[in-house]
Amino acid sequence: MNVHDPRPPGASGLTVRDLAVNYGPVTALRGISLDVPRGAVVTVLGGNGAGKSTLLRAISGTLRFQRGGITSGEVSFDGMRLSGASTSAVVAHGVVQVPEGRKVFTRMTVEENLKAGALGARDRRSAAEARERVLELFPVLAERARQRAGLLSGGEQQMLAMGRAMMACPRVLLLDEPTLGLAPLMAARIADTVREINAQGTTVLLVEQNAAMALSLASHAYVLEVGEIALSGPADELAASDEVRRRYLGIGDDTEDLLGGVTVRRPALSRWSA
Ligand SMILES: Nc1ncnc2c1ncn2[C@@H]1O[C@H](COP(=O)(O)OP(=O)(O)OP(=O)(O)O)[C@@H](O)[C@H]1O
Repeated sequence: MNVHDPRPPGASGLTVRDLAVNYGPVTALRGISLDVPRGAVVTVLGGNGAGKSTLLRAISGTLRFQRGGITSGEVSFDGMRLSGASTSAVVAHGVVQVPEGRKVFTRMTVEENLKAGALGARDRRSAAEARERVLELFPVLAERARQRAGLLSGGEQQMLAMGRAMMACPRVLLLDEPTLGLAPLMAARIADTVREINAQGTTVLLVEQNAAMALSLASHAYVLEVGEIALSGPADELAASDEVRRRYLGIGDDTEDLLGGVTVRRPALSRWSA
């Protein structure tokens, strides 16, 4: 495995080239290049503050809401330049983000949240078709249609946030830590839904701290460390790599040290303590 610059083949899809992002004087990303080929699930892994959300904001055109900006480089989708475009123009090109922390409209009902996601729909018929597809993906949203979104569980809110994004019929779905804070069973359900969404033809860029789950979903992975890409490669190769398993999956670091004659078994590193 070449862990430094193996980009997945194919130029169509989402491409990021030599991207740098600042928040005022703070540089959050530098020299980021990555590819999300059409039809793929690609994951970006990294610990707190590595720059994962910043990358998604740069792609979705939402950096300006956080007083951030692209200082160099470019983002494009199927050859069309997205960097510099407004958030609504990016959505109109089919690139839609589900933000970290769900961010559903808590005082509105489930149904109203979904309607808000369809505001850019071509016409009523395509909005109705999108709604039908979303309710097939997330039957619980049909059961809770009239409930206020703030009363849903964390997992259900995540489903609503994803469902709302799917109402815009995205060609690329940007997912920011969809399993954060969820119990393992719910996280597994979300992972299954991501698989299903992708099987139905939507390209997915998945940002995660749950490296094991993300590597099982993705064909290609990038690891961000302090704003730069530290590793990248096919997801199965990264998952099998000793370095990645030890540093990012917390597996395989059970070596024994002799300290003053006492054998100490070091615990496995926590997932992102590298
Ligand atoms: N609105 C902001 N203003 C200033 N600095 C920011 C802002 N948002 C993020 N940063 C900084 O940019 C860097 C990258 O943050 P970012 O949120 O993208 O990381 P992350 O990998 O998504 O982390 P987490 O998993 O904690 O969300 C961090 O140093 C962070 O402090």
